[in-house]
Amino acid sequence: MASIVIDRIRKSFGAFQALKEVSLTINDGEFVSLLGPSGCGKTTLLRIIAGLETATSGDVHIGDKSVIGLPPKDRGLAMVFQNYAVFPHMTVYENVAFGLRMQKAGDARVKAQVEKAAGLLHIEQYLDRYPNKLSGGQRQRVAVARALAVEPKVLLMDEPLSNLDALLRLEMRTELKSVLQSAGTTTIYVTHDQTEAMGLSDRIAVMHNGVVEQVGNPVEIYNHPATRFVGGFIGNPPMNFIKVPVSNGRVSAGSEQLAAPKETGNEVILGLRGEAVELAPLPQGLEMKVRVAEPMGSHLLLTGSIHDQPARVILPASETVKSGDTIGLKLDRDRITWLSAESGKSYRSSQPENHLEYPA
Ligand SMILES: Nc1ncnc2c1ncn2[C@@H]1O[C@H](COP(=O)(O)OP(=O)(O)OP(=O)(O)O)[C@@H](O)[C@H]1O
Repeated sequence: MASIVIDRIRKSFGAFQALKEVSLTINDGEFVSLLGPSGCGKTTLLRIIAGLETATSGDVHIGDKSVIGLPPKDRGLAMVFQNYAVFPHMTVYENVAFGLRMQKAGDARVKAQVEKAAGLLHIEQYLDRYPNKLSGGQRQRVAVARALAVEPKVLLMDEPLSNLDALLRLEMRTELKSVLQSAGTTTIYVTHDQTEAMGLSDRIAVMHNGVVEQVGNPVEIYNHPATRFVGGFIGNPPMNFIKVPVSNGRVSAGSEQLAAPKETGNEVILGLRGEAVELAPLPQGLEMKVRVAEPMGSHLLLTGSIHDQPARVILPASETVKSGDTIGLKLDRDRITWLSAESGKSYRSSQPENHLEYPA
């Protein structure tokens, strides 16, 4: 069993609190991304799990035991970091074998494991080469193969694809997902790239200023962000946030009336995904002034304003809206996120703060 329980972890650097109280459970075999902007604490949390950094308080369990106080090598995990250090003076074979040799594995086991990992990462044909004869993507594969060769219970990865160009990155992302799915490794993956997190993860923990703002599967997080920060960070274009007046518990969207959540005051924020709208003839629908219309081939991207607030929506490529037009937008009611005008938190979010569950 290689679940990971992060229990109320705090980390301060002097007076600065890098992690405020982070709790998160990663189930056995699950792929969880820590996603957030630079400086939110992702790497610090990963380093605490790895044993490379000491928490100010809190506990980390891997499997059924606390690993606080254990050195990294005794935690049963493997790591792949951004600067995927492959050893230049060793062949690919010896690079992949490195962790096994450290464990004093016998030659037969080393050979079997190296061949298996090399097969998974499609680097069998390079085993005799030195890393300087490999491309960046191939070296990246060697680093991942080296981590997988020891069959770790837990794999920690920190921006492992960030040194690759865009196309290679996309290719490696798909490979990585397929390899880790078949190996059944519990994985924690640090990234600030939302597309990468969405594509790879079973669940994503969105971090901001040293706290986890939401944990959920990619679709939940995309459709039901718990906070304004999460809705703005995930999605391209980001979610639109339009502050609108509430009157008698209702919000007008042109001739349509929408029932607002009961808890709202005189104002509420409508969180609208750019594609969760349809073109409607005025005066029906919410009025949008289109400043720029960009035909993207697959869709039409419109940038402008709704209620004098910036907005970006996506319509089918076949629509013929032009820059300067004023249009009506019919909203998909099931896809509206209602957020508090004061706190920026979603009303329908059932996510308790510091959500914590221990595996049975
Ligand atoms: N050793 C340290 N001493 C002082 N401050 C630190 C130290 N390590 C990290 N920090 C601070 O803690 C905060 C979180 O850093 P961390 O590296 O975890 O962020 P991150 O989310 O991984 O960002 P990035 O994507 O840029 O790596 C940052 O403000 C950083 O400056």
